[in-house]
Amino acid sequence: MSMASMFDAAKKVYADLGVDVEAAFNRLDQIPISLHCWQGDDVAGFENSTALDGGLAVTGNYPGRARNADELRADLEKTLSLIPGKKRLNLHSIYAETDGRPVKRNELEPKHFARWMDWAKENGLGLDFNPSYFSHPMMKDGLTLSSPDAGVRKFWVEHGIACRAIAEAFGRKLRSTCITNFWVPDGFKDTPFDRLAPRERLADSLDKIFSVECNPRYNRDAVECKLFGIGAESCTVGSHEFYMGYAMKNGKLLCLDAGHFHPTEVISDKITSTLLYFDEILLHVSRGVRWDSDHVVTMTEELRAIAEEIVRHNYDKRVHIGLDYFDASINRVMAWTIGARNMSKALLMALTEPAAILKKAEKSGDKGSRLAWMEEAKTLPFAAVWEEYCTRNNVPGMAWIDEVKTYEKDVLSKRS
Ligand SMILES: C[C@H](O)[C@H](O)[C@@H](O)C(=O)CO
Ligand SMILES: [Mn+2]
Repeated sequence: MSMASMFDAAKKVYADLGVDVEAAFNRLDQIPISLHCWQGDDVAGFENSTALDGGLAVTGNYPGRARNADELRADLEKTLSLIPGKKRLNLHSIYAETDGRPVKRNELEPKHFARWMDWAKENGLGLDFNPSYFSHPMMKDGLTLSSPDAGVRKFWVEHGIACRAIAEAFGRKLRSTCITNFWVPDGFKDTPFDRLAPRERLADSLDKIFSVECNPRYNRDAVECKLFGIGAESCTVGSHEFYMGYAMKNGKLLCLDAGHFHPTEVISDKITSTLLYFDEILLHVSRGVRWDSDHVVTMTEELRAIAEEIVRHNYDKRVHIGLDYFDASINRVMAWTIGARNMSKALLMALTEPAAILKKAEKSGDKGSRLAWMEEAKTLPFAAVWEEYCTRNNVPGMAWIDEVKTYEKDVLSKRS
């Protein structure tokens, strides 16, 4: 049977369950997924300064890591050509291009991202942004914005201000609102006596950063909490409660990273709760294995649940979807592509669930039928629907794997 007739047959199966596959395609076309630039080079960036820290760890040494911005962009172009639907690119400040001349992080300017902006425009992408509060000698004793040293705090406050100006330039140039995410790894290896003072200092530093006006049409800020990091096992200054309160009080987006909570706690269950009170949130879709290990996103129950929450409650515009994982033990273009295609696939699965049947069963109290339909939905002929979506987006179906292997042979394997 040809792919086209498999799709026609599948479409009919879905239609009989009240699912309009064409409407699902149209809706998915409008939901952007922000691809994180840091999967391509193991969160190294182009500063050539210190080793990765801030509690982050990238393991593996698969050949082919991008060593400069041109290689990273080439790898991104390959990756983007394998992912259907609307995409954005999420940059960290350490990916500035300063032509070999070191520029201090608190002195970064939009001009240091001019090539990224031009490239994004050429490729029809919106840009998102992140100040980088790690891998830098001005992180003292594991602290940046919450440091007791006023000079350290000043440097990092200036970095935050510089980054928001860059983000605003992204939004203006690309006519697409940039979401700037603040993740601050500050924390303590062992139990501090005083947990309050560093939190007061972090809040004060953030207030200083956000006191500089920024046009919300071009940039909106998010803040990301974390349970713990390597070397900060006993207390993270920017905890969930800290940022929940800070974001609520100050009109910021809350960023929920799938790896930043207790291992049995899921962010899918936090989406409706937070959106009762926030206008918008940002997600960092990741996969923790036993800890915040940032494994490549696979088709887990949690990924499906995240997508279902977005789709069932029409949060398409209120939830910004970002990816956050980094695996250096496999081909990095593959890692990027597997995770991003899975995010897109999970959204399409959610968009094609037999929602009317499930709603009716729940409303009538027929919990057995609700569970039965949820389980039946897992084995509907989805593969044909996904393949069709890829075809319509000029993206390969399963053939993408061979394409990456060819790219590895022709390009990645030639990098030393
Ligand atoms: C590199 C990113 O900013 C980082 O992954 C952050 O978002 C995070 O999740 C840290 O654990
Ligand atoms: Mn994250």
